Order: sequence, then C-alpha cells, then structure tokens
Amino acid sequence: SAPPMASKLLRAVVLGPPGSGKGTVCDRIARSFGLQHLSSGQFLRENIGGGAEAGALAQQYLERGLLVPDHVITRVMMTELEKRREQHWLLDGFPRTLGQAKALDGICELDLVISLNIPFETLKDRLSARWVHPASGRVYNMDFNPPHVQGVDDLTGEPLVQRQEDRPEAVAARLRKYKDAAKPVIELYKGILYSFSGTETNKIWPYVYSLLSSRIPPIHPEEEH
Ligand SMILES: Nc1nc2c(ncn2[C@@H]2O[C@H](COP(=O)(O)OP(=O)(O)O)[C@@H](O)[C@H]2O)c(=O)[nH]1
Ligand SMILES: Nc1ncnc2c1ncn2[C@@H]1O[C@H](COP(=O)(O)OP(=O)(O)O)[C@@H](O)[C@H]1O
Repeated sequence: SAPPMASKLLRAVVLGPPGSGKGTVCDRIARSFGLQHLSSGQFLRENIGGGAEAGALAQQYLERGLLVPDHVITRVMMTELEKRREQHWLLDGFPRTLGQAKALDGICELDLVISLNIPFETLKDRLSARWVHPASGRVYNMDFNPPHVQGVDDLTGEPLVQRQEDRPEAVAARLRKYKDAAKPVIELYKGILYSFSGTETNKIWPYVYSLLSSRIPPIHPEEEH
C-alpha cells in the first residue's frame, strides 16, 4: 500500500479591493495557523527600498495607485514562491489580473480563495484613515487600530505617512480599476471561492477562521474571537 502522505501544503489566496482588509485578515491567519503571509505590495515596496531597477520602475506605478505590469509583479511573486516550496502560504494582493492568475495556475494548484466583499463607502473611509510606517510596512487606522501615540509608529517612534494612493482623490479611480481587473479572476476561481461580506473585519474573522480550521490545524486556537 502507499506510504502515508505528508500533510499537504496549503495554497491560499485572499482577494479584495484596496482597503478590504486583506492585510489585516492575512496577518491574523498567519498568526493563528502558522503560515506564510506573502503580500505583493510589501514585496514591491521592499524592491523599491533596495533601489533595484525593477524597483524604480515599480515606484512610478505605486505612487499613482496603478497596477504594475503583469510581467513585473509575476516575476517578483514567482521568485518569492520558489523560495517557499516547503511552506504553507497565503497570498495577499496577487493575483489581481487574469494574466497573473494564469501564471500562478502554471506553478501550483490552489486549495482555497477567500474573497472580501466590502461596500464602496466603507473602503473609501478606511483608506483615507490608513497610515503606514514605510520602513516596516506596519499599517494603522485612525479609527480601527490607531498607534499608541498619534502620528508615530509603535515600535520605532518614527513618523507615519499616508500613501499617495490612499488620498481621497485617488481612491475612487483605484477601486474602479480594481473591480474591472478582478472580475475574470473571481470567475476563474469560482469552484474554490469563499466570499465574505460585511463592513467590519472583526465580524468576518470568525467565519474565515472556521473555514481555515477545516483545512489546517490552528496553532493558536485562543485567537478565535
Ligand atoms: N474602521 C475599520 N478599519 C479597518 C477594519 N479592518 C481593517 N481596517 C483598516 O482599514 C485599512 C485597510 O485595511 P488593510 O488590511 O490594509 O486592507 P488591504 O488594502 O485589503 O490590505 C487599514 O488601515 C486597516 O487598519 C475594520 O473592520 N474597520
Ligand atoms: N498583483 C499586483 N499587480 C499589479 N500591481 C500590484 C499588485 N500587487 C500590488 N501592486 C501594486 O502595489 C500597490 C500596493 O499594493 P497593496 O499593498 O496590496 O495595496 P492595497 O492594500 O492598497 O491594495 C498597488 O497599488 C499596485 O500599484
């Protein structure tokens, strides 16, 4: 008979417009289930920080809230995934277009896609209240998770900034573009897609937690709330 199989590695994706809480939910999943949270936006920002040529190019897109070209982000993500073949992982912010989704399909079989459906007004409010610590990528929200001291990062004491693309005047166009690009991706994944709707991450979280629990054992069961 066949030898017992090593437990299968989880391959999951979280989809949702900017401000839908992908980063927030992925952080919680990563902590509760011990898997790697891979954020495309974070990788791009690290590339920029490193001053690589690809980084300089990417910066021009990020500043304007435009999607970077498929071949650029796909190369970044394939490189990162290659390093994590032996780990459970969860993608945040990738794929965002059909071209990206097809590239991903070429290298692995996804188990699970989580889609966050958040009303437009809520997204607008959240993005305009989002402040970040550029060096670490830590994300705050003036209402939801404010820093201990206004305007500064909890760990370093360095100033927080608002991303160009989170300014109110940039947000509506950005959300519209997201929607157009995401439609065929959602269609492609419909067999493994789980959608969660609401205006509060804390209310969606228990459902996401129980979905994940059915696929992978929690390492911190106490974090369910
Ligand atoms: N008011 C409020 N803000 C939230 C909630 N969930 C997340 N946020 C904040 O909304 C912003 C966007 O969330 P983030 O996880 O960065 O979303 P992403 O763009 O999809 O990765 C951040 O400033 C979060 O701290 C929520 O339930 N209520
Ligand atoms: N999959 C992707 N395809 C193209 N551009 C991307 C992708 N992921 C991230 N980016 C670029 O990085 C920026 C920041 O991404 P991210 O941190 O996910 O922001 P947000 O949480 O606001 O959506 C995006 O506005 C976009 O310019």
